[in-house]
Amino acid sequence: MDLLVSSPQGKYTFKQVDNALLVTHEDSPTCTIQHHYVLDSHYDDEDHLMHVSYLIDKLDKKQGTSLELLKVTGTVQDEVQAFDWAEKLMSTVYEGYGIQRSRRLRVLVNPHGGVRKGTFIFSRIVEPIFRAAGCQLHVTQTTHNGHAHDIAKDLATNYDAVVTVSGDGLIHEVLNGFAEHADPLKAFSIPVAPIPTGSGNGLSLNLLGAEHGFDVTRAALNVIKGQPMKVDLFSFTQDNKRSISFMSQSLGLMADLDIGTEHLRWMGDTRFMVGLLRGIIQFRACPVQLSYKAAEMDKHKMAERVSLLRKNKKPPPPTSSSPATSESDIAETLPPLKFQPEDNEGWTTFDEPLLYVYAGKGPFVGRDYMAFPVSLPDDGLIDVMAMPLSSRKDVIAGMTGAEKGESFWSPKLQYVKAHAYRVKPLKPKGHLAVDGEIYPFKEFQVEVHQCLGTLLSPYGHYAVDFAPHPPAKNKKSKPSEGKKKGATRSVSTI
Ligand SMILES: Nc1ncnc2c1ncn2[C@@H]1O[C@H](COP(=O)(O)OP(=O)(O)OP(=O)(O)O)[C@@H](O)[C@H]1O
Repeated sequence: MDLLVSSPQGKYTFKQVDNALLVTHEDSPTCTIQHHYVLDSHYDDEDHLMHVSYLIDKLDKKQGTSLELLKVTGTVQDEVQAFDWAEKLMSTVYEGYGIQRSRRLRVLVNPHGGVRKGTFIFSRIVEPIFRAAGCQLHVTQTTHNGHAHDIAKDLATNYDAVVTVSGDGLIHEVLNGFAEHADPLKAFSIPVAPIPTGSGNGLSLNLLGAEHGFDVTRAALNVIKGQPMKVDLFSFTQDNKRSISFMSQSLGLMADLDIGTEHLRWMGDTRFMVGLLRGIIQFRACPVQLSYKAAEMDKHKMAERVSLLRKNKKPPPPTSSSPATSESDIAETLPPLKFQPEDNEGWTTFDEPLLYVYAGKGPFVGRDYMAFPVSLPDDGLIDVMAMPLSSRKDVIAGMTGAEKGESFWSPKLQYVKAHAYRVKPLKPKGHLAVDGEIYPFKEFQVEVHQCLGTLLSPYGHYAVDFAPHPPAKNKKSKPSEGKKKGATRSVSTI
């Protein structure tokens, strides 16, 4: 059934076909809009006009966006037919894919994040897309550090998503607010979705991929059409205080390049590259002892498993994105900690002097660095890497191909999938960053809570492309062989 709309811009014919909406303007060739990109169609009884909104591919290099919002508004001949036509399209593009329309969004905009364009980007690019899709918005500009935490702590649980217009710092705050919520499990079931306006935007890169990870139009579409995806979260315990971490903990060079470059925010994510170069020049030891409860230490097995899973992984079955909100639900508490600081059975201690320790979840930690290419969202494990203090040449060689995850294969790099790990500083001074935020350089322990968190994802898995074999240059030195040799030299089991 075709629908003819007469708008001030000319006549449009809309046709619904199997997986798309065909749009023909009287002066232009037919354009195919896949269902995923259709945001809204409705006939408005009050203005007696038909409204159709969708996103089309259009590169805007200045804004770094690849989609443009198009809205067609005009008159139709048969109002009843238009109403039915619009409803059919909406139920196909939303309910047909298990997606709730008109999502209720709690939006937190950090005007201070990244190069401080969050407010502008939200009002000019993102908000019009949300409004076109009929989303219900409750927007707050964060005014200070901790503001997002306080909002999340007392959040009503009937939102379909919390949207952070920011970098990873605000997401860290939201998840820690959820941990202090009166009903933490219900709070953690509200999906979090980032609009990337920070400097690093690691989570957005992992959800949308390297090409689109900094594209706020793709991120806005994910908020509207993404499916809830369960992810593991970490408990980070220090001084008997427990915090939530969702992305990474870094020490030594990897923390210096984040914390030590705060004053270079104006550079965007280039600041991390400057930090890396400075760290390699300084080449300072990271004075810590690292211990972990390993689940897998063979890099080849990790890579094979992740490649198999990513090949076979289908998008999640359609589920409602609405969290359960029954009044009679009993508030449940956070999962208890499984590992105590004094637990030693089955733990391994890494004895060699280190340049850095980097642990986390989600392949990308920055646009140019896929640090954890074999990370899976819900395997119940944390990927931990330790770089021994070898030579600058080794470290530089190990960083080649970092944007494609090739540094994973560096024979010097120790890479472990662990249930938990702990770090003890051997000297009083050093840097520790948790999800990019500064934490005291003191002893801590991290363990994993499988599937505690919820995100929105277009794919139902991380959007990464990682070859499951070492690049040709590394093939000669099989990491598993290197690891065995290194194991007798540098690792002792308690
Ligand atoms: N109005 C504000 N003024 C100052 N700081 C703020 C304000 N609102 C939030 N913040 C703080 O800004 C910090 C950084 O936020 P955010 O993660 O958005 O940006 P970023 O650090 O540039 O990004 P990334 O973490 O991806 O590098 C957070 O710790 C947050 O608490």
